[in-house]
Amino acid sequence: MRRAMERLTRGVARASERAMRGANGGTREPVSAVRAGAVTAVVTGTAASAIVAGGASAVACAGESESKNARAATEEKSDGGKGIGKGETKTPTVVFVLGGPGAGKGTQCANIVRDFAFVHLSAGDLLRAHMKSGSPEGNMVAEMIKQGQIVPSEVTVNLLLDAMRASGEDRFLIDGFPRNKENRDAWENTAGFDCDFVLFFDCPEDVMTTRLLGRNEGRSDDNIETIKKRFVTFRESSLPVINYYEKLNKVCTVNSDQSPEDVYAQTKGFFSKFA
Ligand SMILES: Nc1ncnc2c1ncn2[C@@H]1O[C@H](COP(=O)(O)OP(=O)(O)OP(=O)(O)O)[C@@H](O)[C@H]1O
Ligand SMILES: Nc1ccn([C@H]2C[C@H](O)[C@@H](COP(=O)(O)O)O2)c(=O)n1
Repeated sequence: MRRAMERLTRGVARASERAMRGANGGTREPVSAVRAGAVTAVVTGTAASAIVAGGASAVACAGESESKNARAATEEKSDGGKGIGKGETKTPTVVFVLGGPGAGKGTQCANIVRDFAFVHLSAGDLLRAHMKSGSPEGNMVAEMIKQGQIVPSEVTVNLLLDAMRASGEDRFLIDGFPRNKENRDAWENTAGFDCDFVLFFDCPEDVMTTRLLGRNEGRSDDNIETIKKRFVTFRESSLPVINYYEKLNKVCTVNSDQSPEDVYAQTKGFFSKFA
């Protein structure tokens, strides 16, 4: 286990270095927007699942300790392989981690990495590293993040795939991606394989707002104006992606309006086959 952790740490360090040098930038967008055209309502006190796929029953595997999809993810790949590195033939295992801003994605990914052999790649972190490059593209990314918008997909997908290759590993938690249909299409077209499942942290907006305002990490988007925009972006652009995966029965939902420990107790059930 220690060796695995060392490998992961080395992989992530290489990935971060590469992102800092990287050529592309990305934007991100804000979280909760009601889907299907209702741009307005801020769903204070309402968990996103209530507006995903038209109702609360849309959850594919919440309540199960291990989903059909999580199980499938652990099985030997039988698709002939679509590796991400040169000469690689094994299709990596990818879990997309989604949820509104402040839902606790990063917090729970750290727990999963501690207990299971996954590399955590946060699209937002990669974009923030890229924005520090000071390049014109990095500056564009910085502005988009401040406005709560989603960065052009090519930028984000390239950063993610570069980081995956640089890690040398084959199991990834991809946090904060895909944020919209364009992200998803770009992933499919560029990576050529889909995620194994989507881990969705569902949390009411008022709870997420309180968390973001208390995060205190100096992020340019953790202010009330940008938070509101991020929620709109989430509702309008990201929830439809979750709906898409719901229809494929690939979404594992966790209620993240609980203590971090209770959230993780539910989360880790979806990873038991990776132990
Ligand atoms: N279950 C929880 N209960 C209370 N606070 C939490 C919980 N989970 C995370 N937090 C805190 O809320 C803040 C946001 O958490 P985190 O950064 O993990 O969210 P996120 O979904 O990754 O956010 P973003 O999408 O904006 O990057 C952090 O300060 C974190 O410590
Ligand atoms: N796929 C993505 C992910 C993130 N961004 C931008 C827009 C977000 O508001 C910002 C911060 O992301 P977070 O750390 O909250 O996940 O990064 C994007 O454009 N595309």
